[in-house]
Amino acid sequence: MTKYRFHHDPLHRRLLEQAGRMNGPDCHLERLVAADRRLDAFSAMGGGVFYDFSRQRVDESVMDLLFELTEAADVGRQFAAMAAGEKVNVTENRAALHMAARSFSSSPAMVDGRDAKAELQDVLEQIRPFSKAVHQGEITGSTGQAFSHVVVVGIGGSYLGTEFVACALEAFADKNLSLDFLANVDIHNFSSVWSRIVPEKTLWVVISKSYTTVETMANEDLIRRHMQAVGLNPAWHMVTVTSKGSPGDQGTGQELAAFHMFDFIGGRYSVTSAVGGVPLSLYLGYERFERFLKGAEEMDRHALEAPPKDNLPLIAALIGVWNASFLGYPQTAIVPYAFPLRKLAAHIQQLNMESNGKSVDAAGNKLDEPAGTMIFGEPGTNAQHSFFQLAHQGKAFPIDFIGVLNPQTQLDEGRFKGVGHQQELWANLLAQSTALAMGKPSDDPARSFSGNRPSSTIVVEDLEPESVGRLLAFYEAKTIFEAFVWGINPFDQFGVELGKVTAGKLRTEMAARNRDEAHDFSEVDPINRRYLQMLFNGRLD
Ligand SMILES: O=P(O)(O)OC[C@H]1O[C@H](O)[C@H](O)[C@@H](O)[C@@H]1O
Repeated sequence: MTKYRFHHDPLHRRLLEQAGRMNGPDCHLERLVAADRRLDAFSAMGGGVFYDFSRQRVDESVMDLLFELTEAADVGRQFAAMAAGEKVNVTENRAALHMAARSFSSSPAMVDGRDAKAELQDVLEQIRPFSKAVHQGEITGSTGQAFSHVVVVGIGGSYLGTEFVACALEAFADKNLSLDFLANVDIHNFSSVWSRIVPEKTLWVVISKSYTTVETMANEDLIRRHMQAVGLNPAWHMVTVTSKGSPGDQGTGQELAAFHMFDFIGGRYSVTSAVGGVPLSLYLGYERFERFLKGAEEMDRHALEAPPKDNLPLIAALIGVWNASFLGYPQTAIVPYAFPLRKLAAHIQQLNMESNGKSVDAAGNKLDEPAGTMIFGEPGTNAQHSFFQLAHQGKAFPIDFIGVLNPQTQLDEGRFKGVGHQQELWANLLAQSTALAMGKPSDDPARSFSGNRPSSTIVVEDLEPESVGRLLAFYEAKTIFEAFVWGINPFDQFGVELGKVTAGKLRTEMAARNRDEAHDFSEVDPINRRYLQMLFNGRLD
């Protein structure tokens, strides 16, 4: 491990000085974007994606220092070490080999004397025939009827990535299978799903790396009860995806099939493993899932091989760190001008915030200021009619705009005001990034726009499975590069534990009351005692 410490590196101070300079009127974005060849100098193409950071509040001097920072932090070597199977997740002594899940090269990825790639490949070889057999009606539920509904039962990293990809590629779902998600322990989630499915024709895909996550285990239990209550054998309607050695490993004999995930892939990086592989192959067909993997592999290769100044996810990460730690923007929005990408922000929210929301570096030193960025987002143009007032005139935040050149659908777009829908969408995308950067003065303060509000524009040619894979891998690599610049470990998530332990104590109290009506919560702190009383009484008073 290097001795690098983000806040203590001399480059940190120099970058803070640059941030002070960039806050001056000479460096307003209106001026920066007027420079000759601004777009050429502040954009890059690679891995099948175009990345434009010409409307970010950077100039050559800032970028030069940021690239120097990547050298000080040894970012390239760390990324290569990760790809080679080194245990970069130092707090848990684990490798981070999500890229091996979509690597089609013949080279092995060794970890603890095992070839991770071969193990991942074996699982793909299992998914391919399984999904085909379901499509062909060879594998059926307990009454012999073909499956028509698939429900993913999982939460966090065992859910969000799959939901993002399934939405993005919904237009390709031609296997006569609907896809639903049961993530929340909230009974409304179950009742909503249960009301949409036909139990005899439903396949539940229970996904949990640990196979201990309470929400998922509680939902699995509920599914078994409800299936039995309608006279069905749940074992014929369930498959599992879990890690080797988990309590659900090898199944319990209570499911149709069991697929493995591995401790060398973190949950939020797992959509290209069996976590996404099983449900997406059922929903879209294995071949499309593989095309999605190939797109991700293309971006991985770019992230690994492109020199820093051409490396899209690395540049995006530097911009992310610059905005968060030097210009002081605590949040960023992801606004895809593409309805199919409507769940991208929700996925990247977990991917990035769970990875980089840290207060100590990888060596355990406390950071002078916590790392990470708050992420939110909605598709455009919808976002324009919700939070863009604040984007233009309230507290500023950087935005990732995402544009798609060719829509998935060939439907007649008509002509409204002389343009088709796709052109109208693009007019808005370009208008927003322009208006945010340029602003507009007015004598009326209420109608004045200060401008100087930064954004990037990310463009893909289409929304074929490969492009969705490229986008996913772009954000994964960006997240990891950011972490390496901050010097933190993006692969652990101890921050989610305290809430779980606290919930466990309250659960114990509730269970005690369920057993004994006289249990009075006297051991619980007064605030929570009051809430528990309200809950058990079902009344506010
Ligand atoms: O896949 P599981 O073990 O059920 O975990 C599901 C999720 O819950 C955890 O609390 C973590 O916050 C997530 O990173 C994880 O993806």
